[in-house]
Amino acid sequence: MVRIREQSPHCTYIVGLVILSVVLYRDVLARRLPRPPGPKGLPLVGNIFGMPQQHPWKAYKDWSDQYGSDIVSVTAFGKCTVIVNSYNAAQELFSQRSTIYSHRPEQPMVNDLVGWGSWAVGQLQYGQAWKDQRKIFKSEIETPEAKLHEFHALRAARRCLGQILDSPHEYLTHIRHMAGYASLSTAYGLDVKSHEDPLIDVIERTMYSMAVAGNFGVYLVDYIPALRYLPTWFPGAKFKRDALEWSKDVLALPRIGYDIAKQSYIQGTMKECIASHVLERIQGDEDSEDKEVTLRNVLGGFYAAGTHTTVSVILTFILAMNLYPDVQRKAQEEIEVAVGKDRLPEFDDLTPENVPYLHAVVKEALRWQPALPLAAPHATCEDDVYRGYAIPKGTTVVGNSWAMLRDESLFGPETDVFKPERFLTQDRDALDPSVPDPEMAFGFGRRLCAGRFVAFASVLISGASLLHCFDIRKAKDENGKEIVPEVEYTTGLLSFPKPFECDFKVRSEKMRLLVQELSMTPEH
Ligand code: HEM
Repeated sequence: MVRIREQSPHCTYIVGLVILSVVLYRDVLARRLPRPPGPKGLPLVGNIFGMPQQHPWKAYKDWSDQYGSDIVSVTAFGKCTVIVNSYNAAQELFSQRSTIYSHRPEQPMVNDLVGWGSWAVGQLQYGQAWKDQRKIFKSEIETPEAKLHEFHALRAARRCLGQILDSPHEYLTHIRHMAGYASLSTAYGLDVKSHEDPLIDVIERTMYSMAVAGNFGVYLVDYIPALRYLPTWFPGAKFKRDALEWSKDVLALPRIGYDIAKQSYIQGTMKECIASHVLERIQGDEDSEDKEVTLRNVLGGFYAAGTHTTVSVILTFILAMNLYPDVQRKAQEEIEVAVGKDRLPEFDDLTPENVPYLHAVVKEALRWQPALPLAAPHATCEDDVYRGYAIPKGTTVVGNSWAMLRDESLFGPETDVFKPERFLTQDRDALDPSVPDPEMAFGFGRRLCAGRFVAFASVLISGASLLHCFDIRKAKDENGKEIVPEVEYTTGLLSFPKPFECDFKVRSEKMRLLVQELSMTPEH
């Protein structure tokens, strides 16, 4: 690497000149060069009326095919959005040029008016506050060695088994509760007892505001930021009144769980969790108050980013088991060999060496129907030129994970079919290292999901526990005919399978007893 200080002044001028020329060259080019291809827009408003409203990831992939380019672009009110449809381009932009592509787009509605941008790591701009938060995620959950979350995920999965045994038709509620419980206990050490807990209630309300206000491009104020200054009483300013209402919960969210947790820390009753680890570490630090604010925001973000995403993937897992009974049977056989018939699965049973097929099933659930088909939008912080196209500063850059996860050159043929075998070697007894991980389901570059190991572990243990105890079968209608669920997903930032009926039949008397005993153990 050139260390400028050790060079002669002459050399320093040359290096400076070269850097300046590169910057100017980029700047000039960025203004002259064409944008990536895309549908033609109208003067001034651009493509605002031609934007796909439903499952836009499919239309973006179609545009990519139509224009023969893996990157395409649209504009609205002069703002450019680039959509990246291939993993290769995603790597080059989000990873190799991460200093330019790690920001978030300005979204005045969700970030400023509703308030998510003031504390939630996923919405923060790339900068010191973001780095401080990611540092905590890194030390606590972002390495494959971090195991804290496994304890909480296991308890959540086991509690869910009892609930499904009691009321199988309410499985959707139970899965939501399981994910919420795992998040709250991993983050704060909290033990949420019922679906109706008031904490869950506040959180669910805030998640609603994220789903509505965070849906990029829906609000005019996201295109014309000056509209944020309209008074709330102004005709047509309903968005401001909604934002004001939602912001009360959003701004309170990081404090609510934290205050309860801090109390239990002071009383010495806090369970081991991220909060207990970090509070222990920062006691006595001069800047411990600032560090507590960072911790508070991390914990709030943990629930916000980690709960509904995990629910979506577990529901996809259940849907796939329902539709592909052969896959289910193979996974059950494999789990039974690893665990035996007399107990429930533990994490130690579920290594990739012991249960490669199950690992392949979880990877396939992440790939087949990604929970965030367009990941989360990034933004550029300076002008750039890529493959001869200008990508100006402030461009929103969207990675089309859905398209990449269906790329047959990466994942083999029939990518619209649920086929875990694609991740296995030819003799089917190990994961194939030459097939990429479906990592794009977790986003890109420096903003890659902080909870990817937690998420994988949660789906693995809950999937293994469900399959070990239950047969997941098609429900029957009043004439006894099997109901085949449609593969239909909601649209929006986060995509869920549309509710489908499903039957959970306990696999043996032994399993029933095991699950019942478990529900009676106070620890669970
Ligand atoms: C299977 C479940 C999950 C999926 C599919 C998922 C997916 C994603 C995606 C696509 C992003 C956006 C990345 C980008 O901007 O390029 C993201 C961000 C994030 N995820 Fe996850 N996630 C899951 C679970 C979790 C969990 C359990 C946590 C718990 C800590 C978590 C924490 C985060 C955080 C903090 C961010 C923001 C990262 C940043 O902006 O720097 N996620 N996730």
